[in-house]
Amino acid sequence: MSDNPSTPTLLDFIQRLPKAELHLHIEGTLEPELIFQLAQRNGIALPYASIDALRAAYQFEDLQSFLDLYYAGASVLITENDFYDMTMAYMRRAQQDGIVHAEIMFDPQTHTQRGVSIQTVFSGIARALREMRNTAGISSYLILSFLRHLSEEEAQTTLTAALALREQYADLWLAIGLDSAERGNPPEKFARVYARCKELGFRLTAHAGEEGPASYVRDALDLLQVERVDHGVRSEEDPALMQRLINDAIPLTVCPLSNLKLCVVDDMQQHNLARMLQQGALVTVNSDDPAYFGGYVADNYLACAEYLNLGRKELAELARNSLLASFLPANEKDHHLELLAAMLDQADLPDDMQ
Ligand code: HPA
Ligand SMILES: [Zn+2]
Repeated sequence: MSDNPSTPTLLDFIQRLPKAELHLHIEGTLEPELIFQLAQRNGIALPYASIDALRAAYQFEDLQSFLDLYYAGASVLITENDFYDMTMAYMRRAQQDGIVHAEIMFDPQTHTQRGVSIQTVFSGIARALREMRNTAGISSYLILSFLRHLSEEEAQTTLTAALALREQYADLWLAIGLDSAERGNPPEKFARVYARCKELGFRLTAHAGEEGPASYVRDALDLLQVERVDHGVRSEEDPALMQRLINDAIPLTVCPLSNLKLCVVDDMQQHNLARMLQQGALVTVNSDDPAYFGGYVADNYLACAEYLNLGRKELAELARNSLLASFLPANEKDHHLELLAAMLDQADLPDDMQ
């Protein structure tokens, strides 16, 4: 990418677009350097000789081959400070990319299963998010995500434990998600958990249609009552479903570099993001697990520009979609949308903005 002389300018334009990141697993932001640092701090032996050796292992053939390394990487997180350091590193990086608001998924079960308390997890992540809100003006929400390869009962137990902390983290924790191995773990497995969460007033999202079929997207909408779908790229396989997503303006939080790394698409040119955008779907661009997939949010926008021929107009539309698809209240959305419009007014717009 650095061979292209226009890249710095386009990257600068992308980074200056006020935008939200809506699909980001905080455990997926642990860079190999930080994994090694935390392992050393906590006296944990890693099965890799060096940072480079760990990074070299990031060659995935599907979602499960990634998840195995992702859970192993997360095992270095022990103390409140570890969760704080990880979250601060991500937020500083997001600031560089022009993120004005982040909706961040975290997987408590990944940690409670190892004996780390749910309070430690919440506390470290929240301390960093509040600090960045106060010092950098970047807002954020937390999406507590259940691991779908575990049982419904384990999700219910996790929810009950988290609810004891709800008041303490009411400024951040307002949504529920569902992640991990999709195939064989359909939405219906968590219908009762989601019904309970809806009753409790949480905003709802779930991964669907990443590796799983389009029917999982439909079931996430009908059985889980989600407002937003994480990934959802396989929705196109069912034209009636696609039309419903467009008509009802249901956001898809798409992660192009993730899809490439996990072989959901064979190459970037074949990604359906641009096609869905042109059809009128409310698609957004996000980084998923940036430390593992080779790029943060601006890298994902840049890949779309480069391989899907998106111009500045479309990139701005994606940024606008990210604000519209966020769980922010209307007045805060409007504020960011006005700043986006002002930035576009001032930008030295090339022909493709006409
Ligand atoms: O891309 C993903 N899909 C499912 N589960 C995940 N957990 C972290 N990243 C992912
Ligand atoms: Zn994800």
